[in-house]
Amino acid sequence: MAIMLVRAPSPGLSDAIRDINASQGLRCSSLLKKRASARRWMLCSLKYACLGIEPGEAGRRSAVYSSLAVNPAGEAVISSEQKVYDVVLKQAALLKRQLRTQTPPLLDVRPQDLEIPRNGLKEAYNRCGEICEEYAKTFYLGTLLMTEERRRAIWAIYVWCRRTDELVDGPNANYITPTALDRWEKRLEDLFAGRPYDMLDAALSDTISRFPIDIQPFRDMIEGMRSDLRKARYKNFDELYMYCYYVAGTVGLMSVPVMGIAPESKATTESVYNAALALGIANQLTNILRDVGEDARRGRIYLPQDELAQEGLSDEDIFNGVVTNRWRNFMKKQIKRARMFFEEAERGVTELSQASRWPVWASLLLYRQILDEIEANDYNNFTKRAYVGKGKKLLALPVAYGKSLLMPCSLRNSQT
Ligand SMILES: CC(C)=CCC/C(C)=C/CC/C(C)=C/CC/C(C)=C/[C@@H]1[C@@H](COP(=O)(O)OP(=O)(O)O)[C@]1(C)CC/C=C(\C)CC/C=C(\C)CCC=C(C)C
Ligand SMILES: [Mn+2]
Repeated sequence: MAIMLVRAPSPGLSDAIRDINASQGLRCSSLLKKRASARRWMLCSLKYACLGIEPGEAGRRSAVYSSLAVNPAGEAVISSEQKVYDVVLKQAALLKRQLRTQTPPLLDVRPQDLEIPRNGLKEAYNRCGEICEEYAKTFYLGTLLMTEERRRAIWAIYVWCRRTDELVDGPNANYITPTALDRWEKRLEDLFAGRPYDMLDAALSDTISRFPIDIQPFRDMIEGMRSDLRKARYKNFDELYMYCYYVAGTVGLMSVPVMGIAPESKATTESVYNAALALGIANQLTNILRDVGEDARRGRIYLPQDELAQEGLSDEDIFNGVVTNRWRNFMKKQIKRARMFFEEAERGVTELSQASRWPVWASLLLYRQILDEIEANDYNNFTKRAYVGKGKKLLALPVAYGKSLLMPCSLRNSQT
C-alpha cells in the first residue's frame, strides 16, 4: 500500500483525500462519510487522549485530530488508521455490490470449476476442523453453533491464517525468506483463481467461491509476515497499528462475509467491518501485551517506542524485565487502549447474523480477560504468562450465549 505524501495539513484535507478514494469506486453517501469521519475523529482522539497526549502537543496534533500525521520532513502523511479505513470501505463496498447482484463477481471461480472430487472436499474441510480444534479448542466449539456452510468456511480461513503465521513463527521460521512469502502469495492467487495447491487450499478455494471474500486482507496478512521478517521495533502507535491490522485486523475483514450481517440489522456495512477490524486489533494488542517477555527473548519489542520513552523506559528495561512503577504506568495505558478497541468491536457483534454472534462474543470475552489477568499478575508480563483459567473460560460461554441473543444494537438504538 503506497503512502501518499501531501504538502501541508489543512482543515478538511483528510475528507478531501477520502473523497478522492471514494471517487475511485468507493461509493458511500456524504452523510455517511461525515458521520464516519466524525466518529473516527472522536475515537482517534480518545485513543491518544487515554495515553495522556495533550491536544496541543506539537507534531502529534494532526495525528490526533485528523487522519494525517507529520513526518520528520514536516510533510503530512496519511495515518495508518486512514489507510486501513480505506481498505474497510473497499471491503464493505465489495460486499454490498455482491449482495445486490446476488452473483459472485469477485472471483473467476465457481465450485463446479474446482478440480476436486466432492468427497475430497469434505475430507479437506474435516481436516480444517480438526486443525482448528487442535489449536483453538474454545473457538472451535463456538463454530459448532454456526450453520454448516459458515462453520466450514471459518475453519478453512482459520487454517490458512494459522499456516501463514506458522511460516514466520513455526519450526521452519529460520529458513523463511521474503521469496518464500512471495511464493506463498502466488499460491494464494492460484487458490483464488480456482487452482488450489493442496487439500487445505482447496477448502479455502471452495469457501471463496461460496462467499463474497476478497483477496486483499489475505495479501495484507502476508505483508504483515513480511514486515515481521524485517522489523523488530515500532516507532509509534501508528506503526504498531499498521502491523496489528496486517496480522490480525485482516482476520476480521476475512470473516465478516462468512459470518453475515443480521437481515434485520440497520447498521451500515462499513460500521460492521470497522468493528470486525477493531476486534482483530484488540486481540493482537492483547497478544502483544501478554507476550512481552517471550517476544523480548526473541529480540522483538512490539511496543510504541515513543510511548516507552515518555514513561522513561528503554529497550534495556524490557530486556531486563523488572516490574517497576514506570512499567506499571506504561502497561495501564496500553491496557486501556486495547480495551477501547474491544469496546469498539462490541458495537458490531450484535449486528452479525444470530448464529455467528456466539463464537465471536465468546472469543471477545475470553481474549479481553487476558488483560484482567495481566493486571492480576501485577503487570509482570516478563516472566508470567497471563492465562485465563478453565473455570473463567467455561463461565464466559453462557455469558457469550446470553449476549448473542440480544437484538442488533442499531435496532435497539432506533427503538429508544
Ligand atoms: C463485527 C465483528 C466484531 C465481527 C467479528 C470479526 C471476527 C471474527 C474477528 C476475528 C478477530 C480475530 C480472532 C483475530 C485474530 C487475531 C490474532 C490473535 C492474530 C494472530 C496473529 C499473529 O500473532 P502472534 O504471532 O503474535 O501470535 P501467536 O503467538 O502466534 O498466537 C495470528 C496468530 C494470525 C493468525 C490468526 C489466526 C490463526 C486466527 C484466525 C481466526 C479465524 C479465521 C476465526 C475468527 C473467528 C472467530 C469467531 C473469532
Ligand atoms: Mn505467531
